[in-house]
Amino acid sequence: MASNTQDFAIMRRILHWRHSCSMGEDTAFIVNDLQNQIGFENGFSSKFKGCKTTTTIGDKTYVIGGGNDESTLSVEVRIFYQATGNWVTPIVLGSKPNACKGFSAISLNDDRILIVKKGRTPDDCILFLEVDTWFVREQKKTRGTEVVAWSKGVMGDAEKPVVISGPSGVGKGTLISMLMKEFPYMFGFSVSHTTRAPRGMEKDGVHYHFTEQSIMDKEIKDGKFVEYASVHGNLYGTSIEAVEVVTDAGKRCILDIDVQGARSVRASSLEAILIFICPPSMKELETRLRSRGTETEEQILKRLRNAEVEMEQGKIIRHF
Ligand SMILES: Nc1ncnc2c1ncn2[C@@H]1O[C@H](COP(=O)(O)OP(=O)(O)OP(=O)(O)O)[C@@H](O)[C@H]1O
Ligand SMILES: Nc1nc2c(ncn2[C@@H]2O[C@H](COP(=O)(O)O)[C@@H](O)[C@H]2O)c(=O)[nH]1
Repeated sequence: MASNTQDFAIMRRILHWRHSCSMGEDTAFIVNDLQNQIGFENGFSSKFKGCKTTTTIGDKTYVIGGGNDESTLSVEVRIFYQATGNWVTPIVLGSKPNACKGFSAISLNDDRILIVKKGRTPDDCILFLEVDTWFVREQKKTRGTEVVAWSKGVMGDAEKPVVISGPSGVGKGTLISMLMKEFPYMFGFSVSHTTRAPRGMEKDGVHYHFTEQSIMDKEIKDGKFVEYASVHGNLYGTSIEAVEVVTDAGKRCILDIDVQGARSVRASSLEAILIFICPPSMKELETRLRSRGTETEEQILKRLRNAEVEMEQGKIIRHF
């Protein structure tokens, strides 16, 4: 956690962090180690046959590849239930991987399968097939069927996204504006979707994508969001596209999201750095919220009540 007076200095320090979070480094290590020391095709727990891999997690075997062209990675995924002997073709979400000549697969944490393409370069993204992450479990519940999702991790020189979280009015938006102003070529803001009404100066597509509940519900169901949460009575969410727009521009993505959203990001394959901003005191938080003058009295009181809970959640060190 960071106090508000330290935040900007901390964010400046982030600029000098490279490969500092454990997950990306571990994954890069695994890939390098297996490729360099054990050998590409036979070092993994999966069985490799032509361009088809089989990876068993619990009582399910995930068969990846094996499309029409046996020499390239095809995006086909099938699941074999060992208990019943049945085959299922799951709904496959996320950006499909490009074809490549050869690949291997290994189970990570029993919730995703790491795909290692033959001939990858150090700056290539890591490719995962998520099979039991929070996102996939939510999708399975919503759709009532098997779901898997392709997602990208980072390794090499890729930059991890930064999540800025904290109670409403603490100054997250102010800090992010300062950061973007000082380092415009380095950071890009992930423009969230929300069902709340725009404030006076807010522009659609810049501050938020302002949308309607029914449209957003459908897009969530279609798997278009990395995370979403009901916050202070409105729905907010980060679309996969919002993050990709920033990373495709070669910038480090900054997300301004609430604590529930931060928790979802922590559980996802988005290998983000999570920062929680604390107010100097609850009284100062109230002063800032009131001084902004954008909420009604009722909304201010609701945000302050929620702030008490968020401050407690922010203390959970494994999230931030
Ligand atoms: N360090 C600070 N000291 C005093 N006032 C501040 C500070 N940082 C921000 N403020 C003021 O506090 C108010 C709330 O800031 P801001 O809108 O950035 O908060 P926020 O955390 O993004 O809120 P929300 O989550 O509701 O979007 C603004 O009026 C801003 O000018
Ligand atoms: N889980 C998410 N929370 C989000 C997202 N975008 C913004 N937020 C959070 O909502 C509250 C309120 O924001 P406001 O603009 O209405 O004051 C604040 O805590 C934001 O961090 C999102 O995409 N997902």
